[in-house]
Amino acid sequence: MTVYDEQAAHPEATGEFLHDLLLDPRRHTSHDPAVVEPTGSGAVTVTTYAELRDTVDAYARRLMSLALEPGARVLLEAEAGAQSVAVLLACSRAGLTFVPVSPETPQERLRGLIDAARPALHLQAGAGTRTELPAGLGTARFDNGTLTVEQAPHPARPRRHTPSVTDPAYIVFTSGTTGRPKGVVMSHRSVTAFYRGMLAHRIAAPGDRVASTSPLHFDFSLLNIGLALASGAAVVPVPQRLVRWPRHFLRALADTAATHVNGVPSIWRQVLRHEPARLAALDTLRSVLFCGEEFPLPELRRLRELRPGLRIVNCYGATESMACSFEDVPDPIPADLERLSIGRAHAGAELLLVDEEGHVVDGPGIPGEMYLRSPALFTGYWDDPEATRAALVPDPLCPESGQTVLRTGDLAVRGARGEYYFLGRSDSQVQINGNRVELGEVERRLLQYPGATAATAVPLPLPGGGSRLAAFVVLSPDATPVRDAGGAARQPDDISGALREFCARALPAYMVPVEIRLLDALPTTPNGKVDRAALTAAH
Ligand SMILES: Nc1ncnc2c1ncn2[C@@H]1O[C@H](COS(=O)(=O)NC(=O)C[C@H](N)c2ccccc2)[C@@H](O)[C@H]1O
Repeated sequence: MTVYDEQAAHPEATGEFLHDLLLDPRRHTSHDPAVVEPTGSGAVTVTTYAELRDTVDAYARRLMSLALEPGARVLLEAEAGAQSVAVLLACSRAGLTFVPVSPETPQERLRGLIDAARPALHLQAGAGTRTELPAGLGTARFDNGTLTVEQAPHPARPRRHTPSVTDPAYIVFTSGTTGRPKGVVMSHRSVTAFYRGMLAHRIAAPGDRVASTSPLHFDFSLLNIGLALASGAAVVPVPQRLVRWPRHFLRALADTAATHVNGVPSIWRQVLRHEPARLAALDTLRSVLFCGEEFPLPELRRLRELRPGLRIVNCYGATESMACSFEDVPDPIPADLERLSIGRAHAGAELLLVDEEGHVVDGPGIPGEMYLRSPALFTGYWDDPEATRAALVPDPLCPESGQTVLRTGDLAVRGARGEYYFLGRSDSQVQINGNRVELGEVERRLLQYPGATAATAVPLPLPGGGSRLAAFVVLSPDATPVRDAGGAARQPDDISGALREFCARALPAYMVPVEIRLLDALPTTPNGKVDRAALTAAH
């Protein structure tokens, strides 16, 4: 009797690696565009799937020639583009773990990441400007399928020989609340499980062009690359220098005929404020997906008003599982809608609510902390077992099983149909004069003020201890100037007073910000989220 040869019969029997899924020939047509890059001056650079595969092969062969052991880290310092997408897929093919970092990373922070991740190799584009890398670290540059080694990496005595889908595909370092950056380790198995859960929502299809507006070191860009390539569509990486300027951003979307634009809510703020007409004229745009933080409802309504029929997907989740849920924003957005739903976990995963005593909450209307059961959970925080234990906790439904679930740190409540509503981070509940304040509730009230388009509330320390509440509000430029009884236009500090009165009519006194500043824009973090720390510090 011949022995069943698993490997011959099912070559993917070793499991599915990141590159297997994203370059699966059954999912795309070879001469279709895989990556479409805007140059900013009207021209675009198209890389077909066949060209992408060839480039991946070339980089993978070169990486394998370096004889690094499976699981060795490669620091990939690059903007998202056809070449960096090919490099990260080549790392997957070569059994290496890529660690995406931004070219804008300050030197000291980069040194910290290098000390933490102990990479075998630092890779940057041919035109990369990084210098002063530590001695002993292998360095190379990539360009057009060619990898040029400058400093050869130490040949390691391999301790592992067989790449496994449980190996880390990538490590994304996020700003840790404790100040020490946390390395989120994602295995091939988890990433591909997540992508499969996401694909069930049919967000993109062959022929689509998915614009990605996040930097490569933010896993939103990895979501977009996977969404586009596993759907047989093209990914349109928009460089940060174009995203930041509304006119250039819209020009890039028009030049590349983008059908989908994925990004954090803040990418739309200046577009809605300064270039509404050009946005309305962007007739290839059919779908927007956002994540990372709540999208202020006045801006979301404005976006839909300018692009009637636009599909808008609210994607919720944390880097520790790449994401978690995909929920279409209703069309039209009901006038009395208070908050968007984040839906329920993607196919194959499940959200649980746990109360402060650690009991699983059953039934709608009872707030709790979201715990995520999912095949897409991260392996752990790099070199930080304590933080890992705090995030990957025993399954509250069956602690005996040894299964762990992700404790998200996010509060939510379930609706009548089993859909979830995000209530804020559990650490964004602050005490003001001894009273618990959910910052999101103050922000939602401020956004109901006529003309308010964005609002952030932050606790500020009081000299004698404790906190006071401050808020920062962006008003639309055409907001009807608030007039006093005599009809005279009110001055900014009057508007702040009017905003405080407006809050006092609906919120208990301790939830009314003692100071309200009007801003033209809100500061953002490198990932594009509102930078609360900057607002607190600037006060
Ligand atoms: N749609 C939301 N509404 C409201 N609050 C949210 C939302 N998406 C996250 N968040 C918040 O952001 C936190 C996660 O922050 S994070 O770890 O930096 N990751 C991200 O922000 C992006 C995340 N990896 C991701 C990547 C790609 C698609 C979706 C999500 C969540 O715990 C939530 O507090």
